[in-house]
Amino acid sequence: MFEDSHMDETQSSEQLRQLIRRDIRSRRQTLSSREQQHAAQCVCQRLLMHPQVKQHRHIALYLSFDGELSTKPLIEALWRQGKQLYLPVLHPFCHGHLLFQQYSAHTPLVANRFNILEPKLNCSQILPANQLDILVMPLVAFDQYGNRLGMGGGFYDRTLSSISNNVTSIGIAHDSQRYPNLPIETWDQPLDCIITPSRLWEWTHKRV
Ligand SMILES: Nc1nc2c(c(=O)[nH]1)N(C=O)[C@@H](CNc1ccc(C(=O)N[C@@H](CCC(=O)O)C(=O)O)cc1)CN2
Ligand SMILES: Nc1ncnc2c1ncn2[C@@H]1O[C@H](COP(=O)(O)OP(=O)(O)OP(=O)(O)O)[C@@H](O)[C@H]1O
Repeated sequence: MFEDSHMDETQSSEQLRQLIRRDIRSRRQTLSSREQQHAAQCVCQRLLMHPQVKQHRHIALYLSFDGELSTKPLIEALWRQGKQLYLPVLHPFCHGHLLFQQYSAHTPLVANRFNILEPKLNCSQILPANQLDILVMPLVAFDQYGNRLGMGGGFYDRTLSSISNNVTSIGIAHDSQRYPNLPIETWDQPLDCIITPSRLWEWTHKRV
């Protein structure tokens, strides 16, 4: 009896998370390219003013797809400032894990199995995630507590659970990706900061 109701709860939480993902993914896909560009510029300016970003050099970010907030202006601005940038690469053997590989204007890119561009794997250019200073993350939905719902692969949750407090995790998103009181799971890792075109939120969660 108990097990049945527990199972129902687990299933309905996952179903709700799927519904939220579907709803918010379609919301962000409806933004026009002008709106996308404006949002990307606003978030870029806010992120460049962040003290941790000003101070540190090793920054991971992502290449946008599916209506995600574009990182194009950010990448160009950070390169101009001489920052060392990294992109996620799907781990070739460890299912559900990411590697972070250096990204320069000359890095060859290939489409991964989700059709997202990623650097062609070159082991000499991988940086252990723990040595990143800043991890700028994509997300599908976020809430007022720094909770993040991603695409459903658990990639970034696994990354965050394996790294220490020294890495600052920053989610970037459109304002329309905010969803009040996201249903969270035990493995979800809250973010240190979320930046949208209209504002910045910051929290002090402790990861050990
Ligand atoms: N730009 C970007 N890069 C990223 C992520 C991301 O969210 N955004 N990731 C963040 O983790 C990782 C990739 N994770 C992903 C997980 C699921 C799907 C996806 O499209 N799922 C489909 C099912 C596809 C299939 O199984 O073939 C779906 O949900 O419709 C895409 C990316 C690494 N790189
Ligand atoms: N630290 C972890 N160790 C093992 N499994 C994990 C861990 N974090 C998440 N998972 C598993 O990954 C799966 C997907 O998790 P979840 O739905 O939270 O992904 P997400 O945050 O939406 O995706 P992503 O982080 O890739 O954008 C779940 O089945 C979960 O059990």
